[in-house]
Amino acid sequence: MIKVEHLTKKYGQHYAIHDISFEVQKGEIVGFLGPNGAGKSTTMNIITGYLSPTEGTAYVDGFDILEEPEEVKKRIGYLPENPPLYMDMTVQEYLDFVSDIKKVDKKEKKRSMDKIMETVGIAHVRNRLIKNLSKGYKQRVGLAQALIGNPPVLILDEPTIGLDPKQIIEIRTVIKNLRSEHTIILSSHILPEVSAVCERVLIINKGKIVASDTPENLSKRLTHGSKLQMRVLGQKQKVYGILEKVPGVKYIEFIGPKEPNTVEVIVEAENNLDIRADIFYALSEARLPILMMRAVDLTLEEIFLQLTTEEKEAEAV
Ligand SMILES: Nc1ncnc2c1ncn2[C@@H]1O[C@H](COP(=O)(O)OP(=O)(O)OP(=O)(O)O)[C@@H](O)[C@H]1O
Repeated sequence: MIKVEHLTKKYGQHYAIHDISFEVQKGEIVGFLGPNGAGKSTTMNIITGYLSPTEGTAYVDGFDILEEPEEVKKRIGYLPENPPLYMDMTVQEYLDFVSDIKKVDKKEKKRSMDKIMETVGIAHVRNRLIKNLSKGYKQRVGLAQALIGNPPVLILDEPTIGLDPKQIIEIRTVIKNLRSEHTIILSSHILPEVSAVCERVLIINKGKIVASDTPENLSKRLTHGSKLQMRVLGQKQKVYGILEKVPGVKYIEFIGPKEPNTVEVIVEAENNLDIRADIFYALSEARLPILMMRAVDLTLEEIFLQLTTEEKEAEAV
């Protein structure tokens, strides 16, 4: 549904994005994750036709963004970081206005607006002035304007930025409900955001894609028993003394006992080493029985750090 080919955007000598390529299949919900300044907004602005690339192009539903920008715009609902709302209009007036701009069929207009207001949960505030709504509700109105015209593709730039935790959960639920009918790209620099909503994550750093996978696979790819949680029958000092001698162990943290006479410990290995067997032999030789050992999945924060550091190390070589 979306195909991005070798997109580059240069400002002077500075690359905002550099040779980015990726595809998003119909019905997919993909998270675009990266720190501030990574190039997320630039990429989205190019796909939506608000910015022209220095090199490369993109296709939306088979239409080239450079050759047929109007066809592309028809197929995309865009929620920019700061949605263009008219504060002195009521919700209904505003959506009516956007429907006219997007040339929604007059006969269809009321029915489609009602459906959209229902979907994003703003039907009960339809007659309120936008300026009097909370930030969370303003964001829903922004989402509603993106949905007008029923575009098959939705591009949402930081949709939950500035919202409180309750509003974040509500907007996420709304977005999840949209995915059956739309292909969605959602950008965020908040890592739990994409793992909560998206099936696949594209990680972008300094204008380049550094990873593309499901949140689960990214986590698996980088663990391999390199971060473990264990429960060991024995005393803290003894366990520590054994673990610190196991080759490859770089970090040991006791997290408080969960059972009497045991210690609960997190152990991390350097360079993704699998240290499970060595730990097993070392502790059993010292007659310190392991009652439980499990791999701890990396959080997306840790994955992101690893991927971006790996890239730095590769650059340094
Ligand atoms: N108009 C511009 N002129 C010069 N440099 C720019 C311009 N717009 C963006 N950049 C630079 O391009 C890079 C990518 O910016 P972009 O806004 O795409 O990042 P982002 O990932 O969306 O970050 P944020 O979450 O902060 O918006 C940054 O280094 C930024 O400073």
